[in-house]
Amino acid sequence: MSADPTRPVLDVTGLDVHYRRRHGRLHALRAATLSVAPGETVGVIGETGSGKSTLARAVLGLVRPSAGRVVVAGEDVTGHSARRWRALRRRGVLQYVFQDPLRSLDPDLSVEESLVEPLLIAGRTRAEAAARVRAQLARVHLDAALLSRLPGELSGGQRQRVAVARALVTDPELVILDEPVSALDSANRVRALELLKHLRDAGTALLFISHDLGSVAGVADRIAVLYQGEIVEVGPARSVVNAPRHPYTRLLVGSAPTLRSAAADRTRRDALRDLLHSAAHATTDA
Ligand SMILES: Nc1ncnc2c1ncn2[C@@H]1O[C@H](COP(=O)(O)OP(=O)(O)OP(=O)(O)O)[C@@H](O)[C@H]1O
Repeated sequence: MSADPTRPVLDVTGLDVHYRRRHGRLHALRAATLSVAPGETVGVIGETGSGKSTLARAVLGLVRPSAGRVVVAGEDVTGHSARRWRALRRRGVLQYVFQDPLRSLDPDLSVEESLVEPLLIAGRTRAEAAARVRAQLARVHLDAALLSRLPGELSGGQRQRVAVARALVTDPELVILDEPVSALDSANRVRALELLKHLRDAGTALLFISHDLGSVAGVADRIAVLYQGEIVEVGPARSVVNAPRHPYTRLLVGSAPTLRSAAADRTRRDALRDLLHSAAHATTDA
């Protein structure tokens, strides 16, 4: 697939998401603006409840934004019907991997069937699809002996690889990964991160969502920081880690001691927390 190198593969502008709740509405995403260039890896970090999954779901058309625009590979997908989304997915432009690979894999399909399916949906013949799957295995370091297994017969790390392989088999321009490493033990996490680097090097644009700055910092070209539904900082990964501007980013960096040798001490962290607390009170919706 030949992407226009000057056009963002994902362009999100002023995206707002509200959830209806029993008592009022929750403003879960506030005027989020973010773009991903072809081949670029953008990390989105934020603590639990900050709106990371909401952003991914809004981009994928799984929740309807109340304002803003999402453009995928030049196509304005905001407000697309389920039918138009299916057509977009069929073109294989974007794929996604969710937190729990068991949820993104059909438990009744073998690994091979899971990998072949997106290709059949994209219009390949069964023979073409089977050949393509075999060729793709090495790319994600999967052993061909696993092809006949069901997801329940794989380890967590192997399942994660299958989920990633499935997302990649159609050569998408963009892959959205929501906490792809959170369920893994540390050895498998390292392998999964290597895999992401490998993908990035192969030219796939990635939107990599995680609560773990450490995981994101090693893979992302740029990092966006979500705090209470708002993107409070976006910048090159190196600047965000070495010279964080927003107090929340400073708190995150200070809480990830492996990132910097001089981690913020407890007093500084407490001071940042106080600052954030007062900022949050100043911006809370009426
Ligand atoms: N379907 C929903 N209905 C109502 N509120 C929701 C819904 N989904 C999420 N929320 C709320 O919206 C806010 C953002 O949730 P979201 O799942 O996007 O956060 P997150 O950053 O992905 O968190 P985590 O890291 O825990 O997955 C949270 O306060 C959450 O409780």
